[in-house]
Amino acid sequence: MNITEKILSKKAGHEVTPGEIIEIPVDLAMSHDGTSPPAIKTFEKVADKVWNPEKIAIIFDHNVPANTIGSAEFQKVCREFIKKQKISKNYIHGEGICHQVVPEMGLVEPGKVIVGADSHTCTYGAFGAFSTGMGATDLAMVWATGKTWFMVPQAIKMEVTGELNPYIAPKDIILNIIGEIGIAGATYKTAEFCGDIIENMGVEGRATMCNMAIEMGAKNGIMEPNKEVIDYICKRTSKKESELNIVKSDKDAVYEKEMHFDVTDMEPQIACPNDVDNVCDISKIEGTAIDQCLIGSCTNGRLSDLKDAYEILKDQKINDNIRLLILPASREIYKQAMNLGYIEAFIDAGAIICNPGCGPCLGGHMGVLSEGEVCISTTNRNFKGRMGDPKSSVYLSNSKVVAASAIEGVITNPKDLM
Ligand SMILES: CC(C)[C@H](C(=O)O)[C@@H](O)C(=O)O
Ligand code: SF4
Repeated sequence: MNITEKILSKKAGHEVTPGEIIEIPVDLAMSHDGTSPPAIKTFEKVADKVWNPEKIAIIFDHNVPANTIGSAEFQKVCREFIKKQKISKNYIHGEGICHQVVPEMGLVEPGKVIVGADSHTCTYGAFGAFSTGMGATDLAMVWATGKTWFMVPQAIKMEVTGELNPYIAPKDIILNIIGEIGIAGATYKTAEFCGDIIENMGVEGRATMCNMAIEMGAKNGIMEPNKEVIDYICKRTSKKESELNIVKSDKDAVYEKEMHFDVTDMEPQIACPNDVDNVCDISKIEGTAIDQCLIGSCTNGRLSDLKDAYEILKDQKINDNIRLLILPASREIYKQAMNLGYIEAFIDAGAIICNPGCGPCLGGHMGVLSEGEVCISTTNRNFKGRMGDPKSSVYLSNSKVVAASAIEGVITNPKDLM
């Protein structure tokens, strides 16, 4: 069996097979200020009390602080629910983006089953958990019963090997994979990432890659925990390694398909408007004019992303025609970046630092684009109108490319500035 089948089998109490429908208990149910209110509405039609307040996490990140009367109303509904149901795992004061805050707060462990009313809940596969997004109504039923149903997914093994050059980040690897397989290429399947590049990858890069599993349609992205992951989880949960349920694939595990990706000599990868699989080498679009640059999101707002940007932006000024927005993914990352001098360097370079949260990522809060404007961004989606006007457009890349582009005012290969 592969990792996902083993996790689901343990929960189901028998050996599961792909295609089978199972009903299993959930270890954590996550939602945010955007999806909790519709979940609350549904929940209140069917139940009075949540099954277990300790296994529910609610985060405010999508529109924080509230930017419209509508989002203020949404947040009020959430606050009342949190109080009424005594949900102690609430992070509603600007702690950061759900997919960063949940692992930071020690709520993720290998082998757990985590669901969230947000499509990028697949991020926690980076820590060896089975985690997936679901709709708000499904989440309401989890709140009521503590269980949900899944069809056991088929798995695709994605082996990543080779030598990484210094301009390449985990973001390029996942963009390359999505470009190859397509936005629907892994629909309802497990994307299991492995190979020496993954084995040696840090927690943050792993989160970037699993985060984008949904952009190829995957039910979940998953990786075997390595030493860095185990250390991170032990630190965050105050548990010993021996207390964790570390699940690994069998040597003869069965996959529907096996793919191999060699990253040697890879150029920075760019997803061009308006699809995440519209991926090309940077050399094909270098020099494209841009208006806005954005570093942040649940994909690439972590310390390593800010460090990469800092290396390029320190003692530099951004181009006059560009606005550069930087959003650390969490308050903790914001503080670390401050202590390391990154934030001061970003401000001196001319960047606007926004509070941790989703911000401009989905065009709802700050940094909205007008007609015809172009943004290069470290986020995960570039759908039509994602960041504002339907006639605006978004290119996706790693944070080194965004930083280099902010200096030059056009899409720029960081290689030219390093
Ligand atoms: C608002 C929310 C439901 C949505 C998601 O599920 O992904 C958002 O986070 C996004 O990135 O588009
Ligand atoms: S940062 Fe963007 S992709 Fe991530 S949860 Fe927020 S809106 Fe969704």
